[in-house]
Amino acid sequence: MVILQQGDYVWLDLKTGREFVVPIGAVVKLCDSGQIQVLDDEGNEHWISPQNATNIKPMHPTSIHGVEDMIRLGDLNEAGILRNLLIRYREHLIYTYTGSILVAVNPYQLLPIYTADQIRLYTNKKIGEMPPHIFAIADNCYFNMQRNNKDQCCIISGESGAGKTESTKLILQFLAAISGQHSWIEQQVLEANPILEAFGNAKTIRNDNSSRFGKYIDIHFNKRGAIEGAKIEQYLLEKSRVCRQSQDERNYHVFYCMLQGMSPDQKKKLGLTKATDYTYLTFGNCTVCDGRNDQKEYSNIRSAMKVLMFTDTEFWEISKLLGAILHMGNFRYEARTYDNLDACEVVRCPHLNTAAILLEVDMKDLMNCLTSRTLITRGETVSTPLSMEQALDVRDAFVKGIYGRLFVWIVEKINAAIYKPASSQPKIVRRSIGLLDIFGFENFTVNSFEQLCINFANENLQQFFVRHVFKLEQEEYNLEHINWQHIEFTDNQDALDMIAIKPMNIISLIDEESKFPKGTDATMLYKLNFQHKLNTNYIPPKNTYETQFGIQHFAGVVFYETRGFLEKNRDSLHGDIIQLVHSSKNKFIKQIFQADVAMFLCGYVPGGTMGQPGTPPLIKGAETRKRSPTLSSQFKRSLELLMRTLSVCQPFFVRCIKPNEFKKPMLFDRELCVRQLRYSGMMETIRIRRAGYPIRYTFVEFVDRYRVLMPGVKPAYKQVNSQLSIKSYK
Ligand SMILES: Nc1ncnc2c1ncn2[C@@H]1O[C@H](COP(=O)(O)OP(=O)(O)OP(=O)(O)O)[C@@H](O)[C@H]1O
Repeated sequence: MVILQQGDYVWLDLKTGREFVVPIGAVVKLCDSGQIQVLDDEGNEHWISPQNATNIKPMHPTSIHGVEDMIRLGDLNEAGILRNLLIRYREHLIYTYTGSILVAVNPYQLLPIYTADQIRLYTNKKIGEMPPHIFAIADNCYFNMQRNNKDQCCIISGESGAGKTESTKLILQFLAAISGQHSWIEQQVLEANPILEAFGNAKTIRNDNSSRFGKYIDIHFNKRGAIEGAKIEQYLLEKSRVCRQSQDERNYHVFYCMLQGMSPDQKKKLGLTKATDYTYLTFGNCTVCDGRNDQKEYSNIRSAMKVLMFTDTEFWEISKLLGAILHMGNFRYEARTYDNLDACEVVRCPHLNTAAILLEVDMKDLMNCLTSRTLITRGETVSTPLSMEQALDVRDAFVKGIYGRLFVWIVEKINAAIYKPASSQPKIVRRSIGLLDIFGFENFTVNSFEQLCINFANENLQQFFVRHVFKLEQEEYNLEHINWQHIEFTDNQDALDMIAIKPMNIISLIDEESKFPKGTDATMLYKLNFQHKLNTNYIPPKNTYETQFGIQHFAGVVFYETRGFLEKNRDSLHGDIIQLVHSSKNKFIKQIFQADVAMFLCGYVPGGTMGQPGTPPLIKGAETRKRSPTLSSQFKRSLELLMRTLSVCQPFFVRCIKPNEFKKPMLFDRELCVRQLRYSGMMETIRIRRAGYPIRYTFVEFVDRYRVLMPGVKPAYKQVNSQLSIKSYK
């Protein structure tokens, strides 16, 4: 039995059935009457009698006021970690360490902690010398890079809205400030962000400025430590958003900015009016975003593009394509029947005319390729009509194709301005710091192919984290014969093997089925089940009617709905569309579709493989022809490259935590936070960091720092070899 005394802080669980239940980690305090005071999430007091509580345990002193580094926590359990983050959060202390890993809880308010003074305070300090801060991580990246002459990377992870992009920007801001040249190239690197955000970010229900793509920014420094360039890698833009948005969400910012910011004359040239007039901009019933000024943002985008050397002509060409997309979204279709076949027509209207003008294609050709498909069977060319549903799909695929390629082109254009390939001269050294801001683990009510790719990326990052924090650490202790108790940790290697590494892995099966002309989502699921049903990380459908399978990820089980998988993976446009682009007089659209047109001309399989289930292969000998790479194979390849890059860097980890779903300051939802801590492996990290040695000095650093404590060790200026001197002292 615990004897409680006045003023003690204790842990307790409330018995259920009371009017409120205190979740794990509540703050409790014993008071005069014998009642226990409980503070809820909003800081309101409640009083309960000890009979209504269970598991009453005294709190460790470190849990009462909190610690800057969770390794020092006495109550090393979820409740302890959670309380530590909570009490710090209430004091606006959003950053906490776990060794050198930074946990950042989104404050959802501007805190005065990012000033020039703060930058100065954090410059050239060891981790732990100053309170935890994102600047401390940036500073350590920078000085490690210079001191150890080794590339660094910073992996910033977390759910949508947790604060990854803001953290990335803060690190960039710090690096730009301390590397100190304020050069043109540095400004260019900083100005890349507003452009990427305009084209790749959107308002979602989770985040008003959600990045709908992943990015890796590699910042290059010269020998003197000044920024001399950067390279941006982008991953998996969410293209479907261009055509559809959920309730209360928007399309990409750039569309709304353009309609607000363009002059009436420019808008007239593109035949554009206001956002509410466009189907593609109004699916979410929301064309404005609180706290954003689209008009002002437009001029920021304009000036950022100037800094990054986009010419006026290029800017106008981009605007024309964006305009064409909006017009295409407003096309109306009417159903028809030809020869007993479902068919449709695009209704003639100004949108059709303007879209054709902007795309610089013949209006009839545009109409035809959106309503019919050319098939080549046994050497003969036949045109078959598309049903209204199919025609809408073809139009949307074209629009997504344009936007996706436009985004890739924009990133390439930015890189052309900021990326200077490393010199081949051995004497010219270049070092880099890479910042990875990538989508966190996703588990929605319905998960599709995109979620599989995103979660696959997260499995890779988790394995990288596990390797770094657990495996390598334990190996190092073994190597140095340090006496220590092995710690069990959750290794996700098996899941990763099943998803993408071992033969017949899930990604390769999906890919194979996508290339197989008769492959359907159902045949794909059958093969997945056949291959993996006995794997403990695979959850097969319960019966033959079910169309989803599950994967036990490190962060929990996710069920994937397979309908539409293959089509999404093929990500191809049918030949008529490519032909239309080829016929266009618009050099810009031809440029962004260059690879597709080239492949088409040398005979790749057009969307034929996307035919309806059961339709025969559309091109004779299709299997011998070239194919455009599937989405998963491209993504897998870019992930492999990324992991290779990361593996040669010294890594830092920033774990961003979203404290509530309402984007509100000072609101800490314990359940939400504990879930994020759990799947980020934070508990195990703390255990291993604590059982291990969180602070490491090299021999020289150690002697430098502690020589005064050892009588007989010579002062530094007389010292030739510190290791020798310590040994001789021993
Ligand atoms: N350090 C911070 N200080 C103040 N506000 C912040 C901070 N970090 C995040 N925010 C707020 O939270 C919002 C969401 O953050 P951010 O866009 O960085 O999330 P994210 O993790 O990148 O999300 P997504 O994956 O959707 O892109 C920001 O727009 C900002 O309002």
